[in-house]
Amino acid sequence: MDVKYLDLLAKKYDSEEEVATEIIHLESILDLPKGTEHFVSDLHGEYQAFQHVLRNGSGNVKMKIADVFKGELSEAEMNEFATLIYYPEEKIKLVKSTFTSKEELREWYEKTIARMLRLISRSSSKYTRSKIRKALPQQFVYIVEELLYKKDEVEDKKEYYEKILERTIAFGQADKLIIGLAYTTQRLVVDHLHVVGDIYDRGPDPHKIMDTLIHYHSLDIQWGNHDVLWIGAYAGSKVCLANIIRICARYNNLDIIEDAYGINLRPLLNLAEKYYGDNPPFRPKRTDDDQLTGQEQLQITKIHQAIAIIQFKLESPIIKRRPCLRMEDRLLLERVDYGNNEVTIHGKTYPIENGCFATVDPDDPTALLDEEQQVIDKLLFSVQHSEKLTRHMKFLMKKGSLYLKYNGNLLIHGCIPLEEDGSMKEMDIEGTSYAGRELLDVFERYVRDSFARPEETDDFATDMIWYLWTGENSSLFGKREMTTFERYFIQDKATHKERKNPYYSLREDEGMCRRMLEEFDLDPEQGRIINGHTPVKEIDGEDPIKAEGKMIVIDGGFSKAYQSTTGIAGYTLLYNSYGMQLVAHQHFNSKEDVLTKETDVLSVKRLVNEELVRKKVRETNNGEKLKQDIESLHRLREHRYMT
Ligand SMILES: O=P(O)(O)OC[C@H]1O[C@](O)(COP(=O)(O)O)[C@@H](O)[C@@H]1O
Ligand SMILES: [Mn+2]
Repeated sequence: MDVKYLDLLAKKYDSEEEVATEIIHLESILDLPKGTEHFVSDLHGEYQAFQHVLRNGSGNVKMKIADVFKGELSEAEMNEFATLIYYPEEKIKLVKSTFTSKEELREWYEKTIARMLRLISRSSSKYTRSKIRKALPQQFVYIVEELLYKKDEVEDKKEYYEKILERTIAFGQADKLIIGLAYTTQRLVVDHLHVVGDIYDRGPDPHKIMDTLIHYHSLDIQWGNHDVLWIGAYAGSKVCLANIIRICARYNNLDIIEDAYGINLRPLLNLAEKYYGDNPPFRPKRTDDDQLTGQEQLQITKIHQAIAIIQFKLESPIIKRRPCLRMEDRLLLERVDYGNNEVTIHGKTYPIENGCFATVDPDDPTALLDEEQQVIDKLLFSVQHSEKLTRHMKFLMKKGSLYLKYNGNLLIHGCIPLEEDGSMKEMDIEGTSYAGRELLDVFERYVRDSFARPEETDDFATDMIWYLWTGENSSLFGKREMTTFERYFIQDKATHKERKNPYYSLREDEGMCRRMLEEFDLDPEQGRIINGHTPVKEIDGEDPIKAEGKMIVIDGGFSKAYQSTTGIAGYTLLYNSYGMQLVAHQHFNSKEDVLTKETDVLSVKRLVNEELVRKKVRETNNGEKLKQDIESLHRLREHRYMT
C-alpha cells in the first residue's frame, strides 16, 4: 500500500489506541443487520406524494409503531401517532387546538415524548450509537441521549429523567423536541434511498423534490430519460432545452422554468404571440388544481407551438451531422408537403391536422428564423446562469449515474437494449461497436463529458445526450422512435404508437434476466434487476414482479397524468435485513387529508423474498468498503506502530 496514503491516514489516527479503537468499531458494524434500502422511481414532479412516501418510509414508520405499541394503543391512536411522525409541525398545532388546559397539554407532551423515545429506541436498534447521534435533533442530543439510554430499573435515576422532561416542557422546548424526534424517526426507518429515475417533467414541483433530495441523509439516483433531458439542456443541448420547455408548456408547468429557476420566458412569449394562435393539440393538459383563465390558456398554447417548432427544427442538423445515430426517419419537417398539407412517414402519406408552420420556409423547413435563434440562445444563457438549476444539475451529476450495482442488484431506469433473440443490441458509435454494459458505460461517459463543457453546444457528446432522450438504442428511452410530431399533427392513432425494445417482453423471462445480471458481473442467484420507466398497468392485471422475482418494475405512476392507466399511485420497494417487500400505494390526495382524516392510504405490501438468514452489513456494498478501510487500518498499525 502506498506509504503516502498511510501517512495521510496516520494524521487522522495518530496513536495505536486510536487505530485499534477504529478497527474494533468498524468490525462491529460489519456484524450489524444491513440497513433498510428504499427504492422509488418516476416521481415526475409530484412533490407532495413523494414527500408522503418519504415521510412514512413506504409504511415502515407504521410497521415500527405496530411493533412497539400493538395491544397497548388502539388502531386510531397508532394512526394519530403515525401522522405526528409524518407531519409533526402541523399535527402538533392541530392537537394543541383541542386542549383546554395547560395540564392536559403537559400530559400529552410527556406521554408523546416517552412514546417517541420508545419508537426511536426500536428503530435504531441496528445502528451504532454514533450513527444514531448523527440522526438526533442536534440541539437536543444531550437530552435525548440521556433519555434514550436510561434504564428504568435504576430507581434513583428516575427522578433525574423526570426532571429533564419537566424542564424541557417548562422551558417551552417540547414542540421543538417532538418535531426533532419525528424527523429522527423518519430518518432511522430508512437507511438509504434509491431514486430509480425520472424526477423531472409532467408534475409541478421537481425542483422541490431536488431540494429534498439534496438534504436527504443518504441516496443515489439512476438517471431517467427526463432527468437526462434536463441535464442535456444545462449541458448546452438546445434541442433538449426546447424539449423541457415544450413539456412544461404541455403540462401547464411553465412556473418551474420561470419562477423556480428564474428563466425569463418573455422573448419566447413575444415570438409566440407574433406567429401563433389557438390550436387544440397544443392546449395545456389540465389537472384538477389548474385555474387558468382563457387568456392564460391561450398564451401557453402559443408558447407550446413556438417551442415545439423550434424543437423540430433543431433536431434536423443533429440527425444530419450524426449518421451513426441512424435517425433519418425523424427528419419530418422535411417530409411535409406544405402545399397539400400532408406528411409522408415510413412511406405512407397522412393529412396534417392543426399544422402551425408559420415560421417554416417550405424551401428550407428546418432553418431557424433569426428571432427563433435569438430566443433559444437567450434561453440557453438563462438556463446555464440559473443558480438554482446549476445546483440541482450538479447534484444530479454527483449522485447520479445511468445504472448502479448495489448490494448485488442492478438498478436501472429504462432498459438494456436487446435484439429479438435476446442478444445485446449493438450500436456503432464513432466507428466502434458497443453493446450491453459497455454501451451503457460509453453513454454515461458522453453525458459526463458534455456536462463538463457546457459551452460546447454542437459537439458529439452533447448530441448524444439528446440521443439518450429519444434514440432507438438508448437505454433510457427503450423505444423505436418518439412520435411527438405525429401526436400533434396526425389523426391516425397507429402513427402515435412507440414500439418498445424487445427488452420489455424478454424481461418476463427468468433466464434472460439472469443473463443480463451476468452481463453486469452480478450474481444471478442473488441479484435482481430493479426497473422504473414503464407504468405497471395494475388495472390490466400486470404484475410488477416478473421473471420469478428476478425483475421488479416499480413505476406504478406517481405521475397523476398516468394514474388512470395504472390504477394505482406508484410502487416502492423496501429491502431490509429480512428481505424485500414491494409496496403498492393508493392515490395520494393531500397532506391535509392525512392530517385531518388520518387517511394514510393503506399501502399493500407483497413479499418479494425472505432472507433465510438475516443479512448483515458485511454482505453489502458498504460492508465491502468497510472491509477495505479495516484492511488499511491494519496496514497502518503494522507500518506505524509495530515496527
Ligand atoms: O404523455 P406525453 O406528455 O405525451 O409524453 C409522451 C412521451 O413521453 C414518453 O413516454 C417518455 O416519458 P416516460 O419516460 O415517462 O415514459 C415518450 O416515450 C413519449 O413520447
Ligand atoms: Mn422514463
